[in-house]
Amino acid sequence: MLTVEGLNAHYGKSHILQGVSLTVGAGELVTLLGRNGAGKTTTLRAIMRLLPPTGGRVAFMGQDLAGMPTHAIARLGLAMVPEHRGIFSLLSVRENLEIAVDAKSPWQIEDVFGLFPRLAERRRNLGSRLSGGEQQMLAIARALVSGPRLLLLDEPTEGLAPVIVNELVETFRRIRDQGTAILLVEQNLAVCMKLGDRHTIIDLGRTVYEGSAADFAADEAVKDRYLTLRSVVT
Ligand SMILES: Nc1ncnc2c1ncn2[C@@H]1O[C@H](COP(=O)(O)OP(=O)(O)OP(=O)(O)O)[C@@H](O)[C@H]1O
Repeated sequence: MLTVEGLNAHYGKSHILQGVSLTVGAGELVTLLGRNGAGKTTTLRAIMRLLPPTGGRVAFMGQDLAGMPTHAIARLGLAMVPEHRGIFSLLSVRENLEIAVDAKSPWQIEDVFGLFPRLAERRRNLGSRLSGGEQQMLAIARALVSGPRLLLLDEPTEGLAPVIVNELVETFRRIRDQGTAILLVEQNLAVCMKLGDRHTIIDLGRTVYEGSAADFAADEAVKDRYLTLRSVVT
């Protein structure tokens, strides 16, 4: 459903993405891995055209996204949950969902309350009164009620307690199993390995690995090469 080929993107004169390629099939959960600064967030921003690409091709549901504004891409069924969650702090949990819900979405407000019981309990709380984990859940819930076919998640477990991370892992599995595909940017390798149907690694703005869950699990060399900390020589 999503095909990215040879994606290039710049911040000013800095050539950040220099050939990112990846695919996500219907109902798949694909991870996007790489060291800090490899270009993972930039890849998501370029797919959504929040940062218009300077080369390559992005197609979604067979449609080339070149030249399309971000809101039109969202209407095709792509929803991004950014790292800095962007929920409305002066609205309640329920109000945050009400302004995002699409009547045609398979995920309505009561459905996401079923998915995230913590949010159901706090439905009248203001966004500003939620913990980090609850804010992340609300951001994901808000994306779901907009009715996406594919969710782009940017480091959703970063900084969260292990018990919350485990809850999110279960939730991502349920979202995928109910038919919404996920492209997951994630630094937590254990989370990736529990969830990914396939894995993609980028390094210095280029795709350097794509493989199935089984191939990736067996390949220690690729994990050492691209995912461990690079030593800095001074
Ligand atoms: N707004 C910006 N202006 C200029 N350079 C930027 C901007 N945002 C990111 N960069 C640079 O682009 C490169 C890729 O950043 P990006 O955030 O995509 O990496 P990442 O793989 O998501 O890493 P992290 O895990 O640290 O978020 C980095 O060198 C970063 O410094």
